Amino acid sequence: MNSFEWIWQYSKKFWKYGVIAIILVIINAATIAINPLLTGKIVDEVIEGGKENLLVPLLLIMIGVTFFRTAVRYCYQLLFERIGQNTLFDLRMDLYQKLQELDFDFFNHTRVGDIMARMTGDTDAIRHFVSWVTYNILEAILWFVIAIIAMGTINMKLMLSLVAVTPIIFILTKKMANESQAAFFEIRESFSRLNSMVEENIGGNRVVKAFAREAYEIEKFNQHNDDFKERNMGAADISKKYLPWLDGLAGSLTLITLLVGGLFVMYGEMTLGELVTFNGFLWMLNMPMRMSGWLVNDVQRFNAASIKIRQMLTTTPSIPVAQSLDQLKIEGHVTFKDVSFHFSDDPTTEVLSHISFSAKPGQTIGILGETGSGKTTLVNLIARFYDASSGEIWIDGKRIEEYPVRQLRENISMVMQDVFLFSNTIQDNIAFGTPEADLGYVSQIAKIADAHGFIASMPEGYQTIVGERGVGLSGGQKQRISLARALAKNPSILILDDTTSAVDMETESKIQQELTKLTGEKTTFIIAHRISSVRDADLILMMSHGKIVERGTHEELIQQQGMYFDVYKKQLGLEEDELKGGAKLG
Ligand SMILES: Nc1ncnc2c1ncn2[C@@H]1O[C@H](COP(=O)(O)OP(=O)(O)OP(=O)(O)O)[C@@H](O)[C@H]1O
Repeated sequence: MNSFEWIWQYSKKFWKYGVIAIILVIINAATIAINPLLTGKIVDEVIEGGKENLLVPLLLIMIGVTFFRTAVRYCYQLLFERIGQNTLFDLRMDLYQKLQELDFDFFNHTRVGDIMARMTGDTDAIRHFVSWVTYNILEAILWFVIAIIAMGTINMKLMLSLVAVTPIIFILTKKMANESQAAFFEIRESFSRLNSMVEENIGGNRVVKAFAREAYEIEKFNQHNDDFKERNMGAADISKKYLPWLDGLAGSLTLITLLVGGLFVMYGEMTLGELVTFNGFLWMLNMPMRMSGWLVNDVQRFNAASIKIRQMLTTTPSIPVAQSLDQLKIEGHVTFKDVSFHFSDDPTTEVLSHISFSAKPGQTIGILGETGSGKTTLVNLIARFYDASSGEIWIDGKRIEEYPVRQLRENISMVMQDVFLFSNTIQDNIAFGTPEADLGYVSQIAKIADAHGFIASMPEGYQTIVGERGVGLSGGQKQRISLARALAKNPSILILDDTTSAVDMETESKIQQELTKLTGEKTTFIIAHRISSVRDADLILMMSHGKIVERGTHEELIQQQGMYFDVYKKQLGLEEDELKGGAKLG
């Protein structure tokens, strides 16, 4: 499918507006011939024929025709704009829906700036094409055809001498289109890089300031800015090469008309009035020739934008998000059977290696291990953010792949390591997964997450609007709101990824006490670096380099005197001999 067929799929819904608009374009084009004809009549009959009484009526008709044509043009411009805006509306909707469908894999490999470029600049190029370029092409073709017919009727030989230059124009526009195609792709890519750079700079503005790297960032921006300018200049150079020729050829028509037409008048081949009328049609031939270069550029810009948008729309997520309206309640049995995992872009590095364990509803599984050992990746597999490369994951006696992804995730709540809050009220942030929750429920949950105290002390309480990503809150406050958000959903499987790392030990212990009241029937996974966060877990998995190297309860692991015991020792700040008989102390 080419770009035109593709956009037609979106615009054809509005075909009724399209038909009216095209009829209006035709009416407008058809009436275009009236004024030049009347001008010729004025010359022949009023000036040369002496019928002065005809002058005023003819001028009035010409003014009336001008008004009429302006009104008609205004109407079809509005209609084309409406088609363009409606097309854009549907397209943006499809893009946004696609964004919701795409998985971690896509976002790992696509820059935010690139996505933003598609959602804004590219969609606008599409709107410009539908709303403006289409009717300009239509007008150009109609004017050209009408001009040829009208001029041919007045004097065939003179018309043919003008039309002789059109094959050259056709060849030039075709060459220009071919050359500019690549240039517009490059502009589009450069714009995307510029966008990504700015987006990253804004997102990381605090880091830039903290490291006083403003000058470096400006330099980096300059390079991207310069690249974008150069690529635009490249496209402009192509235009500069062809547009003067196209303009020159269009201008040559006037010369040919005056020269050949003048001779024809002198030799009685045509009247002066006919020559004036003929000359009046000349701009209708000129204009499409002059416009052709610009229209070619617009079409190429549209083509580049449409290819980028279609690439995104046709991306299929590796984990399909099948829609299912059925409610599903998972109990929370989780079993990993010899699961290994590697990221798609690095098949040689096993991030998880032969993981096997089982968890029952009501149990808490603690996951500990050095940084980068695969803890987050392991829990990401439970929510099916990625699929295991080998082995099987079973939930409630069914393979995880058998559940529709959204249904599965409705039963899982995750507090992610990198807390993200929406720029919305605290109440709405907590109730993100449960929009029906009222303030009473939200505050009850916030109490469990030890967030109620600081929220209530804010002047606007639960109605306080937090900034983008939770700006205005401390790290620990954000973590507690994010914990409340996860708890509000009342999931069967609760995953806490380093959830209390930014709160003090006392707050952590308070949260843990409250949590035990709530997690009765849930399967809870707690990823932590502190022993205190997992010591009461039913099963603790100690991870290293993607493998489970130790497993058991706190007491069992202390007895083993292995890696877990070492961490315990360090965190307690005790000497080894003091810890002899660690199980007793544990
Ligand atoms: N999107 C990704 N693409 C490629 N490799 C990744 C990706 N995300 C993580 N990794 C790698 O996978 C390994 C495990 O990462 P993971 O986030 O699971 O570790 P972790 O144990 O949770 O670490 P931490 O305690 O620091 O949060 C790391 O070596 C990391 O570099």
